[in-house]
Amino acid sequence: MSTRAAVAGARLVVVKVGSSSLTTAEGGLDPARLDALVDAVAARRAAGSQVVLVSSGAIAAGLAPLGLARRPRDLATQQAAASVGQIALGHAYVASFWRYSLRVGQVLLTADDIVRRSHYRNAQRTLTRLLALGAVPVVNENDTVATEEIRFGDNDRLAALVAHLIGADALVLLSDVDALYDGDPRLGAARRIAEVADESDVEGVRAGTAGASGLGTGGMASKLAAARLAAAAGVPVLLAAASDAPNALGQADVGTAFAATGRRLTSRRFWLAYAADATGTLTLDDGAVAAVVDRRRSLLAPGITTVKGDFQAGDVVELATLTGKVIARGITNFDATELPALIGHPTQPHPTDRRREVIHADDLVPLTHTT
Ligand SMILES: Nc1ncnc2c1ncn2[C@@H]1O[C@H](COP(=O)(O)OP(=O)(O)O)[C@@H](O)[C@H]1O
Ligand SMILES: N[C@@H](CCC(=O)OP(=O)(O)O)C(=O)O
Repeated sequence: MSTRAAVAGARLVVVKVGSSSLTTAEGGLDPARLDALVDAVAARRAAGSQVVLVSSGAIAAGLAPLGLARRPRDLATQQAAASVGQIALGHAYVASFWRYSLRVGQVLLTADDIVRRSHYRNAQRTLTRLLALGAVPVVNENDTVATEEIRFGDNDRLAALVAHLIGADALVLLSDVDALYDGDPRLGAARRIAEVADESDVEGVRAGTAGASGLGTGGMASKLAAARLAAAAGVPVLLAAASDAPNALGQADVGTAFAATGRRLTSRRFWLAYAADATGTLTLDDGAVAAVVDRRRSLLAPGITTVKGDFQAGDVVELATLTGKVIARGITNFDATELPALIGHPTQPHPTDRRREVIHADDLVPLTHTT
């Protein structure tokens, strides 16, 4: 099945829309564009799919009501704008979906809700139940409490994480640009990339980190990263213009389609690979890298050359090659303070602990296919 057919036929779709597609240049909500998006989502629902909407726009929607001329730089004013804007956004969605007798459920997530496994499962349960009850979940980052250190930063990544979290069959990223180009189309002639089958199709693509509107955050770079993440985890992605939402959510040949490049991971392994916060890094020698990545073995202490970070048994750590490339993540069975005495050369006499797995194969996810 083609990627476009997979997206068009997806039973459960996550649709992400950016700030610039919902707001006016003056910094308020644009009801006409919001209604047009809701029309397209409702049509997809009517065609038999379930939809989770990941909507940006809280900060942008709060600017005009607070008399702010542009997106503030400081966190406290961004949080205040989001606080005012999120209510306006939620209210607008409730009214707009009501035209189709559809109920809306607001879900505001912090990075912590994804990083901690218990919170992750909780978010999973709530979203699944909302869908079972026939509501349209509208997800955003909980900007009023997110601080610079812990925030997702951009909703593209949040959407990719949510897509896997709820077991979506497709992710649709709607933006103010109609596709991925080989360079920023604002800067001159650029070629549309219609299909991304693998990394070779995006080699040499220059993806900017800031959008034209000054309202969004990540630019095309964050969309590309999110599309790669979702595709690597088995979720096909379509990137298209929000103004073309009916076609993007329908059958038309628009935008850029990213084929799933990896297999769908179990929820636990996905969390371990992409969502959990790593608190340390173990550097491995070449033999250990081959063992854990190619032969999918457990990691033993003799293959570790250095230990960085302050972690406890049960924490998530990154595994890196001697050149510093992160090639896997896993849950360690040892505290950081225990390891230095155990790591090192395999020919030395072993205390029992040296043969105990530092990370069991079941708790270890190689990342080579995503880089
Ligand atoms: N290679 C590229 N292909 C397409 N658009 C690009 C590229 N590089 C940079 N861009 C810019 O990225 C912008 C989209 O990012 P952004 O405004 O942050 O979106 P959103 O608000 O929808 O999240 C477009 O307006 C486009 O000008
Ligand atoms: N959570 C923020 C969204 C961050 C953001 O700007 O995202 P995007 O417009 O998708 O680049 C908000 O609602 O304003």
